Amino acid sequence: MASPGGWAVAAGGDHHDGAQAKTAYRRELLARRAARPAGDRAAAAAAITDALLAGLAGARTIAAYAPEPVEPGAPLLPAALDRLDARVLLPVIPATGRQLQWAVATAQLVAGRYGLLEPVGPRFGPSELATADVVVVPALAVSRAGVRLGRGGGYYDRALQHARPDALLVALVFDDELVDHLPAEPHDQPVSAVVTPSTGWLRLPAPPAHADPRDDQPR
Ligand SMILES: Nc1nc2c(c(=O)[nH]1)N(C=O)[C@@H](CNc1ccc(C(=O)N[C@@H](CCC(=O)O)C(=O)O)cc1)CN2
Ligand SMILES: Nc1ncnc2c1ncn2[C@@H]1O[C@H](COP(=O)(O)OP(=O)(O)OP(=O)(O)O)[C@@H](O)[C@H]1O
Repeated sequence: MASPGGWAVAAGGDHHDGAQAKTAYRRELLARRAARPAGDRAAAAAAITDALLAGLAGARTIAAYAPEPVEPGAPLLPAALDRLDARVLLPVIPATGRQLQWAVATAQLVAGRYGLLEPVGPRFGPSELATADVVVVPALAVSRAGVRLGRGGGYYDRALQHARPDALLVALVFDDELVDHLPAEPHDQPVSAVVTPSTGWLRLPAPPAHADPRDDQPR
């Protein structure tokens, strides 16, 4: 397997050479996202939101995020989640510190820190994430073992410590962002599933085992 960030690939899994390899690979992935043609993004958004929603029927509380224009699922994801009969939480970046707060999704979203869109209603603390059956997690890439590479703020690694052990953690990525290996650090919180435009849902063998609310539903 090619080594996308240029690090040495250990046989059979993710490796623990940490922060430096992550930084280089993030830059590469962000550049690739920026260069993706608008038509590809739109097609991917339709495929990802269709697949995601089909697997979310029955979830009562879903924590998600408002994707930026270059992120997979943009710009359809917030409106698609709004069509579900579920309570949808979106992250709010605090003025200080790296603990995400949460607010119920509203039709109107306003630009918060880093220009990311946030709901306008009351804010809840980090532990509100424990009300979520499903957490849709942003990722720049995900490995087949469930290791997730984020934007590097450490926001989601901290936030996911508040998720219920049985919550389904699902990342949305473009097809070429589901990779065989990613640099991992001990604090990284694995995801239990990934949705890509071409394959739809893929369960990943992420420890600890997360229950899947779709297990009793036809796929
Ligand atoms: N749409 C969306 N919302 C999201 C995330 C995401 O990935 N996508 N996040 C996923 O975690 C959180 C925000 N994470 C972020 C991580 C790094 C930077 C960032 O641009 N950092 C700058 C400057 C750092 C600083 O000023 O301290 C940088 O790295 O250059 C922004 C947001 C919460 N909301
Ligand atoms: N649970 C944690 N407690 C304290 N520090 C943490 C925790 N998780 C991550 N960090 C720190 O946050 C920084 C960014 O971590 P990392 O590179 O894993 O972020 P990421 O997963 O890519 O970002 P994000 O979660 O915002 O998408 C690192 O310096 C890391 O040491």
